Amino acid sequence: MAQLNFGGTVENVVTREEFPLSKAQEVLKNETVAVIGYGVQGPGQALNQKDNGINVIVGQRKNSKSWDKAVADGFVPGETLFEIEEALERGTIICYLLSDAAQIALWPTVKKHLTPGKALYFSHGFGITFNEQTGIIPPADVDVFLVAPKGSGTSLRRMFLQGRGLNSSFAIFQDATGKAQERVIALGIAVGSGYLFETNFKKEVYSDLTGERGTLMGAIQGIFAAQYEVLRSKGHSPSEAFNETVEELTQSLMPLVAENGMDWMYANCSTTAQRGALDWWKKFKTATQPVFEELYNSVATGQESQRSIDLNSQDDYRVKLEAELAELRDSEMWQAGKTVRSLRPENQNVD
Ligand SMILES: NC(=O)C1=CN([C@@H]2O[C@H](COP(=O)(O)OP(=O)(O)OC[C@H]3O[C@@H](n4cnc5c(N)ncnc54)[C@H](O)[C@@H]3O)[C@@H](O)[C@H]2O)C=CC1
Ligand SMILES: CC(=O)[C@](C)(O)C(=O)O
Ligand SMILES: [Mg+2]
Ligand SMILES: [Mg+2]
Repeated sequence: MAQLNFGGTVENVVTREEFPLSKAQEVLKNETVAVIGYGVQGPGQALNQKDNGINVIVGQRKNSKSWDKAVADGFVPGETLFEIEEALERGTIICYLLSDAAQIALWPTVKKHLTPGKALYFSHGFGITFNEQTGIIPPADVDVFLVAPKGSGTSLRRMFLQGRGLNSSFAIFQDATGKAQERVIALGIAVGSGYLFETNFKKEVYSDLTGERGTLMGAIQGIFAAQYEVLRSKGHSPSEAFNETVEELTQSLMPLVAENGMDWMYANCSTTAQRGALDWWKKFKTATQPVFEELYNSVATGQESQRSIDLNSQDDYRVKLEAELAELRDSEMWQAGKTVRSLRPENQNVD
């Protein structure tokens, strides 16, 4: 493993140079990788592995949209696509990619098929870390590890097709065969990771739940909504408020941050903007830090996982979820965004 310096701290990292695809194929050549669940991560990971020459099968409930999607994606019923139990039976490595709440209900079935020497693979530390809530306690004679792509399964697939790679973390919870390390890294490369950084199950789930509730998804929407509402209340038009809150960020400024960091983005803006941003960022930090403390605490005490299990296990959770998503979609800000997106030249049919 390469040792790399991340801002002063040296960490273990696996690169594709050090662990090329050919090595992953060699490690996995006698394995059948069974991807259980074909929602968001399932397709990304299964298709990337398929294209990477890994012996991968999919386990999914028949008569479901996801089953039809797997067929449309090229998985063949009876050959590479099976009912969940049959895939569990056939797989030597079980990639458990049902939603975290659904993993609880299916666990007794999965456990039955975890015969000695098999491996149980997750893309989240959730089920194992919060095992008092999930009941997921694997037998001692199987390997248990995770590869957690740091982004949507949709991006994992798209970036793979573009010849890029989403980075993932990896962790080993249990090494029963002595081969857990090479198995998990081979899988990480096979699913299309750009590189892999080391963590453990608990750290993966604590940071992931914090990140998605925080800056990646929850906090960002909150900050957008707050600024948009202030601009609107002061008489700015929806298009102006949306452009100054969201569009400029996603289209112009964040790509610069992604490319070369925050200071470089600042350096490419006016001195007026730089002065203001440098004056104000610490105030925003001070204002939000207590909320992030509260959030991390809610994750660490198991409140967030319990809430997610409780709400996502209800029969009508999809209906309720759709109503909450529609509330966002139908808000003035995101409706204004719809029009703004339609006006991007690349979205217009003009010569
Ligand atoms: N969505 C993403 O891009 C990411 C997900 N993860 C992790 O990957 C894992 C899978 O997540 P997603 O792909 O988002 O899952 P998902 O919510 O898309 O669901 C996956 C599959 O579970 C099936 N399913 C749901 N309930 C079921 C049940 N009771 N019995 C049988 N099948 C059932 C659905 O048909 C679907 O095909 C989770 O551990 C998640 O935390 C990690 C990184 C990103
Ligand atoms: C995409 C991702 O990594 C998330 C936000 O953590 C998730 O979908 O759970
Ligand atoms: Mg994540
Ligand atoms: Mg997550």
